[in-house]
Amino acid sequence: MTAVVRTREELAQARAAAQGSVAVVMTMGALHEGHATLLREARKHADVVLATIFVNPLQFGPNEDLARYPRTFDADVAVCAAEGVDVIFAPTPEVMYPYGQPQVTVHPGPLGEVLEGAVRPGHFAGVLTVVGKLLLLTRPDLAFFGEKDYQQLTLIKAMVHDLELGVEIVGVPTVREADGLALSSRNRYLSEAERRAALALSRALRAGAAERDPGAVLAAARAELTGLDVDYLALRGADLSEDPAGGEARLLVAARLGTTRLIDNLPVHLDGTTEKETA
Ligand SMILES: Nc1ncnc2c1ncn2[C@@H]1O[C@H](COP(=O)(O)OP(=O)(O)OP(=O)(O)O)[C@@H](O)[C@H]1O
Ligand SMILES: CC(C)(CO)[C@@H](O)C(=O)[O-]
Ligand code: BAL
Repeated sequence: MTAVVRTREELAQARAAAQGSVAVVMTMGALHEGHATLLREARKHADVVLATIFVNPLQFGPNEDLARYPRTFDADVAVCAAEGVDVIFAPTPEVMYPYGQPQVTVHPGPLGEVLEGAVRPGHFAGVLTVVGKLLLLTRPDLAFFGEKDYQQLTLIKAMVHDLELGVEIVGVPTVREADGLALSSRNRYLSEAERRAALALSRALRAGAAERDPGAVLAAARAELTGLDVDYLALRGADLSEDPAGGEARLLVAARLGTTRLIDNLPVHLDGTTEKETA
């Protein structure tokens, strides 16, 4: 039986009743198989699974898609129920931000200013602030996040480490459609032609990941992106450090298909070194 709670008081009651280990999966709703996979992982690793559904205004820029972001609450509850979620916390913006725009937010540091952060100024302060608040409100032992938002996952790990928040952050590999497209709530914005064009992102990452030398990785990936409106294609360390040493690195891409912006990334195994970033 999945309970839906909307206020801090209801959440506090549900949290107090939780026995054993607690895992949280934070989402903005419009749930798909990527979210279901996170919920399934959480279910495997904890006695009590809590999901949060909240479209966080603080992480959207003034010209972004906050108003049109898909809201499919009843279907989301059904997904959570099917995955054995115990409690859904679905607050309103007024519950999360009772005093309006918060005066104090979490500063993501230099990693918050590059890649996604360069294109979406203030985005990661908004993400870390709401994730920090939700961690404090839910007090989980474990929290699950997708590798699809790799920079977000890396920054959340850094926040938990630097602020000693005492929760284990677990990354879950990206779930894809059979043709390679990373599942994303924003995929539903795509026209048929845009969806076909969007396949270039995962194709580029696979082409890059087949190489071992940084220059070759980027060249192979870039060749697949011809004609696309690319925000960035970047090769970084697995921790998103600027200098990928030999060994595991990350290849990340973001591009626009019409009015929709998609991101994706894959691990890459390098023989060599040197950071690369191209627009
Ligand atoms: N394809 C996926 N595979 C694994 N995890 C995913 C996938 N898509 C989203 N997630 C994870 O689900 C959590 C909630 O993400 P969110 O609700 O923003 O969904 P989303 O599909 O990423 O939406 P958006 O289109 O807004 O980026 C995040 O930890 C995110 O990384
Ligand atoms: C982590 C998160 C739920 C915070 O709003 C959001 O950024 C997301 O859905 O990835
Ligand atoms: N999936 C990360 C949330 C966002 O794009 O705002």
